[in-house]
Amino acid sequence: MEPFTAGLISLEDAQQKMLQQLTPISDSLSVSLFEAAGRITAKPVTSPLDVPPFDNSAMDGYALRLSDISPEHVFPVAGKAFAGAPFNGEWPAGSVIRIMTGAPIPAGCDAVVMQEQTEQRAGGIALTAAVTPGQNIRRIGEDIQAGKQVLEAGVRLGAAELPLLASLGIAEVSVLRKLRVAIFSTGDELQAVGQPLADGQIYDTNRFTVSLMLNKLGCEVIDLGVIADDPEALRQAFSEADRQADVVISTGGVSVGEADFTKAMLEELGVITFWKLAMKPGKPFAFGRLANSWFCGLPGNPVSATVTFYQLVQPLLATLTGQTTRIMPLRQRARAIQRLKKSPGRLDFQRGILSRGEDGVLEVRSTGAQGSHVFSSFALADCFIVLDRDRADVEPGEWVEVEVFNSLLEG
Ligand SMILES: Nc1nc2c(c(=O)[nH]1)N[C@H]1C(S)=C(S)[C@@H](COP(=O)(O)OP(=O)(O)OC[C@H]3O[C@@H](n4cnc5c(N)ncnc54)[C@H](O)[C@@H]3O)O[C@H]1N2
Ligand code: MOO
Ligand SMILES: [Mg+2]
Repeated sequence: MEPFTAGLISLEDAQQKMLQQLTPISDSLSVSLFEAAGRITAKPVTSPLDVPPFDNSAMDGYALRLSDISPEHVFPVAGKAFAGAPFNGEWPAGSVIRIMTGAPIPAGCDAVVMQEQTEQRAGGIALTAAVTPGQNIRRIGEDIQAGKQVLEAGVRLGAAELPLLASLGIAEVSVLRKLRVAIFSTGDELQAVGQPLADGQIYDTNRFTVSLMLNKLGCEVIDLGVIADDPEALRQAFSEADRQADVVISTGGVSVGEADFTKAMLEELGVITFWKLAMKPGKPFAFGRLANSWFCGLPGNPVSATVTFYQLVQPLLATLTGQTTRIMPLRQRARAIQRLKKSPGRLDFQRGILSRGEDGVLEVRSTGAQGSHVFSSFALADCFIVLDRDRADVEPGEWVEVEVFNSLLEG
């Protein structure tokens, strides 16, 4: 008898089939730097100026001319230069200018001596260390030259990029329009948080998870709520979502039960690219194209919906926005400190907790029960333990691959 995992496509193949169909959006708009956090650059950004914009001091000390140095010479202090208040006066031969960090270098200055390498004497200061030409001078354009490209197109603007643009005086930046993503949960059993549960009902976890992650990714979320397990209601939801969005994401009803209509709906209203992956959780994930939008059918089990969002929807959204700095999961090796149960057949994403062993190596343990309905396993975890499709149980002490959660799953 064939194992029931035969014929399932690998996550890698699924990602490839999905991503190769996509064309990044190109509509852009100009936004103020104060509203640009999380947005994606629509074109490369070049610097309008040199940084630093003028030669300036790296230290609090004294600006001097090398030709004035001689043994035991005492330098009178002829003036002061502050950041924001340059010295523009007359600078007599043999004297120094008191200078602060960031202050413009006075004309004619060859070096700055930090004040710890000087001594106060009657009538001025004396040097206590050798001086090299150019020391402690930060040169104009040393960091960035005017006209140089500082950011590529397709970069998400965050705490590393926005200050860079601010340092260049760039007040407006050209960014892509936000992706419009329509979402709905499917299931007759689903109740909204804040309402009491009737017999057989559970709370709708998935819409909460999906909208939270979409918001973090800077998408415009169109929330169509909970849709009943009813073909006509689903047909309407699919059409409404397709009219409004670039990407439609549903959860639930994508397996083979008698109230599972997602895959049939995708086939009726669009074209299916693939369905059913050799991954756990997340097997019945479906992907395809509706009339105007891409469609992702996430499995209903909350852990499965979250893992498929992370592994498939995240790269889809990054590709649609042409992101060059795609958040590819970073994998590393860790030592399992306990036995991990695993059946061959599907690539497994177990939830784990990382720590350092006494010998300094990275260790990982399981959060406990790993069922696709056990969401508490996410709240405890900080990584996925990624176990290859064909392998069986992990023995204590074995090395495994882990994927540290990125900011989508962490606070
Ligand atoms: N005969 C088979 N049965 C199932 C298979 C299979 O291969 N053969 N696959 C199983 C796997 S794996 C998964 S994953 C689930 C996927 O099910 P569906 O996508 O059809 O989702 P539902 O049946 O609607 O719900 C499954 C489960 O999750 C709960 N759920 C659904 N939506 C939500 C929500 N928004 N918030 C919280 N919980 C939700 C739902 O109540 C069910 O308990 O199928 C297996 N079955
Ligand atoms: O693939 Mo399902 O997500 O195992 O539970
Ligand atoms: Mg089902």
